[in-house]
Parts: sequence; C-alpha cells; structure tokens
Amino acid sequence: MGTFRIEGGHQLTGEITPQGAKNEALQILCAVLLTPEKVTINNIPDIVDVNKLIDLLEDLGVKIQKKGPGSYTFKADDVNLDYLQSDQFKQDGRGLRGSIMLVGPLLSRFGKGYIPKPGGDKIGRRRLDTHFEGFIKLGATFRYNREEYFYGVEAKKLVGTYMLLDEASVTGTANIVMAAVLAEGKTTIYNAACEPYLQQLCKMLVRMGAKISGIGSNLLHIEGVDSLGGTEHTMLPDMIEIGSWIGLAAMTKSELTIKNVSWDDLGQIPLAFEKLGITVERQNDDIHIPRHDKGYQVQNYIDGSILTIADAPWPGLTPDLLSILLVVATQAKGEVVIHQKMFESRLFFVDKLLDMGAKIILCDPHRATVIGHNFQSTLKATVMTSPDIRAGVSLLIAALSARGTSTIHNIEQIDRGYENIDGRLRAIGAKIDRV
Ligand SMILES: CC(=O)N[C@H]1[C@@H](OP(=O)(O)OP(=O)(O)OC[C@H]2O[C@@H](n3ccc(=O)[nH]c3=O)[C@H](O)[C@@H]2O)O[C@H](CO)[C@@H](O)[C@@H]1O
Ligand SMILES: C=C(OP(=O)(O)O)C(=O)O
Repeated sequence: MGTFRIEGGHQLTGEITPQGAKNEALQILCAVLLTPEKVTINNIPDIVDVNKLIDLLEDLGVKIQKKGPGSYTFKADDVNLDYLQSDQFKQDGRGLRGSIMLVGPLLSRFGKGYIPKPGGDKIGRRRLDTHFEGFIKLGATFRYNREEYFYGVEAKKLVGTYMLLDEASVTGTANIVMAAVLAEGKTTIYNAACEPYLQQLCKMLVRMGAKISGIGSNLLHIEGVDSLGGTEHTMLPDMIEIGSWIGLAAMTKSELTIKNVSWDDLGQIPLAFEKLGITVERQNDDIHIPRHDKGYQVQNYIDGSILTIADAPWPGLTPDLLSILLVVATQAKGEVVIHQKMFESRLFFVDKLLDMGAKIILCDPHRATVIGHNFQSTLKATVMTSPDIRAGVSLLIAALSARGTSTIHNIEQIDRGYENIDGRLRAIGAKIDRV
C-alpha cells in the first residue's frame, strides 16, 4: 500500500497543466477495437486505470506502438477472441470500470463481447442494466454467470432500433453507441448521456466513418455502416483534474494558473466553485485563480436560503467533483449542503475531515452540511486512508492546507486517475513525498 507524507500549510504558486482526461481515454481506447486500421491517439494520461486498459488491449492482440509521451498507435487487425474466455481476462478485466466499454465494440465487430464484473471506485451500487438492455434491444442475447460474475452478449447481427435509456449512463451510452455504429439500419438513443467525453467519442467515430447526428444532445441518431476506418484523436484536458486544482488553489490560498483547460467544455464546473465564493478568472484558455487572502464567501440563493451543490447528468454538475467541492467548503465563509445524488457511499470520507477539525454534519449517505471555518481555524494534520479516487484527492487537498504533517495511505486510489501527482505538486511548491 503506497503512502504520501504531506507537510501542509504552504502556499503554492505557478502553473499546472492538466493531464489528458481519464474518463475520455477509457472510451476512446475501447473504440480502437472497431476497426482493423491504425488509430493514433494523443494526450493519453499515464495513469494506472488507462495503463491497465492498454494492457488488456495488448492481451487481446491489438498491436500497440508508443510514439512519444502520451501518444500511441493501435491496430486491431488480428484480435484474439479466445483471450476473452481465459482466466487471465476474468482476473484483469475486473481491474477498472472502463473495461466494460470493451463489450460494445467487440459485440458489433465480432458478434460477441464478454466482461467480468468491472471494478472502479467502491462508491455504492454501480449497475450495468442500461448497457445490457441496450445491447439486447439491438438484438443481442445476454448471459450472466452468477458464480463468476461474468457477463456476455452474443449476436449474429445487430439491428438498429429506438431506445429510451432508463438512465443517462455515461459508460452505458458510450457502449451502446459503439455497438450501434456497426448495426444494420438506424438506431435512436434517447436519454443518452451527452458529456464532452461522449461528444469526443462520437466525433472520433464520425471521423472513422460512422454516421451519428445529435452529438452533444440527449437524442442521438445513428445510421449503421458496414465498417470503420482509422483516425487520429487527441484527448481533452481532464475536467475533474482542473476542478481539483481550482479547489487546491482556494484552500491553500495560492495563486495558480491552470493551463489550456478547454474552457468551453467545462460546463458548470467554474460556476460551482464561484458559488462557493472562489474567483475563477478566464485568461484565454487558461484559468487563473488569484490568491484568496481574505478567504471566500458562499453565495446563498436570492431568497437568502442555504446553497445546495448537487450533481446531475451532464449538462448538470459532474458527481466526480462533489468530494472536492465539499473539502473546499470546509474553509468557506458560510454554510452549504452537498447533495451527492448519484452515488450512495461517496460521502463517508467526511469522517476523516471531522478528525481534522472540519465542521460537517453527514445528514444521510447522500447529503452533508458543511459549516465553513472561514480560515478562523485551520484543519489539523492526521493519518488517513484514501477510500476512492476523488475522496483521496480531497483528503490530499485537506492535508496540503492543514497545519502539520499528514499521512495518506492507499494512494493507489489516487494514482488510478492522477498522473505523477506528487511530482506536479512539488513543482508548484507543495511539500509532498511518496514513502
Ligand atoms: C469510467 C467512467 O467514465 N466513469 C464515470 C462514469 O461512470 P459510469 O458510466 O459507471 O456511471 P453512470 O453514468 O452509469 O452512473 C453513475 C451513477 O449515477 C446514477 N445515475 C446515472 C444517470 C442518471 O440519469 N441518474 C442516476 O442516478 C447511476 O445509477 C449510477 O449510480 O460516469 C459517472 C457519472 O458521471 C462518473 O462518476 C464516473 O467517473
Ligand atoms: C468514479 C470514478 O471513476 P471510475 O468510474 O473509474 O470508478 C471517477 O473518475 O471519479
């Protein structure tokens, strides 16, 4: 189990460049299976989850060449489908959430797709019904081995149809889109997820020859084609990382510039921090966070009632930033309710913040009321364990703002999604060591 030792209480300064987006990379990498031709992908983050998926593709027989930092070519012209039945796949396929998106491309191109119950954060129930209901609607037969937690879909051919998704699942929509692009005829997907990473996937598929309209909306129309060709694709910057750096700057009273953020793809993210009173300045495509020497004041609603920050499917606020917004709120002036609607077990990490002296009432598994300290009292250093990727980064931000030296165990959770986080934090003045 890896550990960070963090000496808190230091102001940071300088520039930080966000990595390529983790959750986009997981979709895009799976899409290379849709064509026997070469696909070049740039700005791939060097993080544990993405590297595990690249290894899975290699084990499936995809030819992979590293061209430079973050740039690879992939050629899926000789895919080894037997690997999908191997014990190794049943083991390795579980290692991350994103592996579920191997199923759609495999099903549409080869007529079968299998996956062990995928991993990812333990943040509550993470069902897969939307994915498999979509495949079944396209004509696939579904099999589930309960002993092995092994899912499978098979089809001689997929036929386009209308479907109304039961929820706007991000990976579910990506999976169904990747199945439908090679199905016969027209597929309509209503209540589709439409976040920027899905838009990126759809745009990539269109460059490969797919016919998709409605990109960016929750109503996608797909006209199936016989085959897809190669392309080149570059990942957007990771919006959750960008939000993490905004929170870090405010909480440590630091002046930071976050470079090349692709502002127009950030949706509600800058607004959510502004609601906590944080100044988020746009400078071309950079974000500048000035030093918040006088702290930051939560904005109540017009009628004076207490602010609630809640997640919602895109273009609502992503659930992956709520843990970070919560930790930032512990030093705000004012009160805020954080309402994590999507996941059931993602707020339990507030226990660690309570140990550090934060004022938080966990109302129920979905809602926490935070009463900000307004920097009248700093958080106290402590020893903690990272329960999931975003809680881990939130605890890291808390530790960097705290008085004294904190220890965070189980940092593998953080490494799942943040590239060389300790090195990049040291470059802006943080005192953090990997021990
Ligand atoms: C690898 C990857 O890309 N992971 C992301 C992806 O996970 P993932 O695609 O697994 O998440 P889903 O979008 O399927 O659903 C997330 C959770 O929200 C609930 N839900 C979803 C849609 C909806 O309309 N109502 C609703 O309540 C689901 O039941 C589930 O509990 O999207 C999540 C939601 O943005 C993010 O937290 C994850 O980081
Ligand atoms: C929940 C997340 O990831 P995953 O879906 O891979 O568990 C996340 O990125 O915050």
